[in-house]
Amino acid sequence: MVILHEKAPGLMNNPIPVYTTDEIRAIEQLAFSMPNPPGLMEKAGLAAAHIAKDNLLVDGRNSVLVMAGPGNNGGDALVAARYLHNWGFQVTTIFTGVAARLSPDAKRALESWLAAGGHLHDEIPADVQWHAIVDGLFGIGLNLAKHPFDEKYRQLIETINSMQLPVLALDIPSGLDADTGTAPDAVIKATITASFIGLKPGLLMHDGSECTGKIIVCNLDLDTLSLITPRSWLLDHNAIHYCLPSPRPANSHKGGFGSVGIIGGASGMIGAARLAGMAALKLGAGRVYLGLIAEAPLTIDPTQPELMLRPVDELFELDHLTCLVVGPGLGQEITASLCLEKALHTPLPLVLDADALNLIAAYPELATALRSRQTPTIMTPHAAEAARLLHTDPASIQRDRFTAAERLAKDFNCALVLKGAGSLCMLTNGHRYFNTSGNPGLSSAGTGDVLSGMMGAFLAQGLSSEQALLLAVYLHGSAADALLGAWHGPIGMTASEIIDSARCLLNRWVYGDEAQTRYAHSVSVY
Ligand SMILES: NC(=O)C1=CN([C@@H]2O[C@H](COP(=O)(O)OP(=O)(O)OC[C@H]3O[C@@H](n4cnc5c(N)ncnc54)[C@H](O)[C@@H]3O)[C@@H](O)[C@H]2O)[C@@H](O)CC1
Ligand SMILES: [K+]
Repeated sequence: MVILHEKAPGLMNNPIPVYTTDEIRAIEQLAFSMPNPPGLMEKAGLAAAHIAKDNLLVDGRNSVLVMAGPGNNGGDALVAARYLHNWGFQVTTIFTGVAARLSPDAKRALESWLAAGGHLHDEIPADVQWHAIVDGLFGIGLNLAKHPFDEKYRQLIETINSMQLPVLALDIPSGLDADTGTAPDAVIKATITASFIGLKPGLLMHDGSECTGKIIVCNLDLDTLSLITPRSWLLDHNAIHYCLPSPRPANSHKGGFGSVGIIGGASGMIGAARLAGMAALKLGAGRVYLGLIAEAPLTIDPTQPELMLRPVDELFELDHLTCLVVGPGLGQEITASLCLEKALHTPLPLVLDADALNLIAAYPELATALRSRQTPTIMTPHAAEAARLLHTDPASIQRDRFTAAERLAKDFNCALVLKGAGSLCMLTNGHRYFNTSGNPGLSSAGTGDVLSGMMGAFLAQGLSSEQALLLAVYLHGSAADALLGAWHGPIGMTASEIIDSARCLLNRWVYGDEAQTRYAHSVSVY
């Protein structure tokens, strides 16, 4: 969950930016070169002290353990310690750095702490109890690739976690990589993370989703949007406003909402194509055709007769399709790759999922056809599919999801979602969106087919490929969250339920409370 600090100007109702470590450093340099440079460390420490006081040190809880590390994250912690001490809290401060090696700001913070009557400990005292912990060990300067944690830090972090106290992490939970969200070694499990200046990618994906707790953005009174142009954004309700389809005109017909063609459903995998088809139908496509690869396929779907079932060759003869979704249950037989090749050569917008991605990874000529497409394509790989496309292994993709998504978009000339905890959407203009919705209920068979069908529905209704991608990803996760909220998951959540939940949410988002009244005929005789 992400919460804005109350001082964030101009961000409410607008997409919230996310900054890489390099971008945060650039903002910091620009701030320092201002005529009256703001005291960022002082502001960060004060904001953190307020957050601790208002959220963790309540109802008579008055003692806090502050962990101050060797860099500026430690400096923030020392400032927070001073404010909390001055406000009357009992503060025990552990400092793991070397005073002589601190930056000027952090040195000032340390001297001010000592001048305020504070003490520094080398280790956590054994016989003292606290109500809360402030984690200022490491922030965005942590470099685990170069220096793995030594035993001292590993043990400190494990001790803090084992104390089972509420933890406020400063900037980022110590042990987490700010850019990749990986935590290869010990990592603080925070209750709240106060993210300074802006959100970092690592808080929103991979291991980050497990260890940040509630995130509070403290912008330190900087109007970051005026300093640099962000390329990354949070995919939340603010971001999808401009993606929603318009309310339907009263005088409408099915031709106005497009026709989706779904190519897949090889023998034994017809269910995948059906799920994609039902998602396309129930998220608003005017017509949905399933082009089934299976020999002697069904001619009608008795439980969803609105779906129009065709042998796959006949699908390509239809002249009124608005878009194609290729992949759900496609398989990797020769017919599948011939159909994919045909689809890649059509001028229709495409969604490529599952085996369509595996075939592209396996056959260079398909990859070449994809790269040279002139109309938009969306890909929906998970880590294993992304690894095949980039000829690497899934662990490497997970280690740096950001770079993997960027490479896929560039290499294949596509917009895409790299699925997983904190799905990452990459647009062809280089902008990235970090999804905030979804839960482990989505880790079940068929949910990917539903996602690609939803994208087809939105393309058919005239959304751009970027809008269709972002809306589908956020809505898909939100639908799962709504099911979880009603105890229909995460255990046992099914893909079909996600479709119905998504339909309900989409109508609420588009119409608010006025869907029923909007189309009611109101006639009276005077
Ligand atoms: N950039 C900014 O604009 C601001 C930064 N601030 C704080 O400063 C932090 C960044 O400060 P720093 O760049 O000093 O970085 P950190 O304080 O995150 O860490 C750097 C220190 O950790 C050590 N270190 C790195 N990897 C290690 C490892 N694996 N094992 C042991 N030691 C390791 C380094 O030698 C260095 O001493 C931010 O996260 C934030 O908390 C705030 O004061 C507000 C403003
Ligand atoms: K920290």
